[in-house]
Amino acid sequence: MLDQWLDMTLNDKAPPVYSGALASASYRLHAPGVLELVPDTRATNARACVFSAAVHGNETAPVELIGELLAAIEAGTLRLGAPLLVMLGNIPALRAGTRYITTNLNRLFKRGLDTAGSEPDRARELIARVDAFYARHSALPPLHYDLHTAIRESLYPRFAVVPYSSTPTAPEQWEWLAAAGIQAVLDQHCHSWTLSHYSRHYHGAQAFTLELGRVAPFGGNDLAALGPMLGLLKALAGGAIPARAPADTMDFFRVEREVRRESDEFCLCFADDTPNFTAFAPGTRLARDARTGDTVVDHTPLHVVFPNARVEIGARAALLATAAAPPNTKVE
Ligand SMILES: O=C(O)CCC(=O)N[C@@H](CCC(=O)O)C(=O)O
Ligand SMILES: [Zn+2]
Repeated sequence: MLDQWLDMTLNDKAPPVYSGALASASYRLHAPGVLELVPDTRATNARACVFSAAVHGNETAPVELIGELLAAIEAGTLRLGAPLLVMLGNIPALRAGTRYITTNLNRLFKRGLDTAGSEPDRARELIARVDAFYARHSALPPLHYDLHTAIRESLYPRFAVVPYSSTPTAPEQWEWLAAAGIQAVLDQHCHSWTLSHYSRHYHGAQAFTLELGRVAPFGGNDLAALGPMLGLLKALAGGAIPARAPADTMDFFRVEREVRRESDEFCLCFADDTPNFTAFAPGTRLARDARTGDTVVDHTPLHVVFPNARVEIGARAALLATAAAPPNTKVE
């Protein structure tokens, strides 16, 4: 199943219907790169789990990780205990090994999106599949981990981005993520219309973007470092209670501002290889834009995350965050 699914997905050979049975589950391909697995027997603690990867086509470690998860289910070494929707987001970009083809898919997940184009079409497709999946399993708590890797090095190689939403994070998530090797948490301050934001905003899912290291080609990823994360994915797919670790093993940050590129004449005022979460002192100029002027650190040191001067005009070029206190992590 797995080899076929990846081959069909990467080589655009999806048949009209692709479904079947495994040792502990049945599976069905709903669309290219969108595979649902339903357990023969649902575990007591099951959640409706969405695991997505390749929303950016050059981020291959999460694809390899999900491949290992599916291989364990197919081999029968992992019994599926929860309904699972696995999605490979941007298949043309995955084939090309690029972040996206014409526009960043991970800013398009907003209901009512009416932009034309292949990536907006894919966003509408994935939105419909997520909606249908959570509707089919509406009796279960929704969960969505959207797996990414970062363009540059990070002072924290593995970190979670918490989408801005009225849905609070359940305290147990912090302990699961800490045990899964997540080192930092970045709390978003505004709607980002990312895929994880979609599931949290519209479905109240426990949803995060999980950054799992640095962008690398297939075969160039350090999957050993992602062993604990694979353990979390397997536990959730099995409907088991994941391992826990103290949440305060992670550092917490809150986004205060974002820098947007508003003109052709835009630059960041620090080296391209500056790692994510690098702190800059008050008074430091971080960016220059011909239309909006300078971005300068005001009274509190700011940590820069996802700096990228080569984004589309009007797009986010960096997040500026402050260190934050850990949230209430007492698990009732
Ligand atoms: O390394 C970078 O500059 C971007 C890595 C990446 O794709 N990150 C996600 C974060 C999504 C979020 O803010 O939740 C993205 O930029 O889409
Ligand atoms: Zn990404």
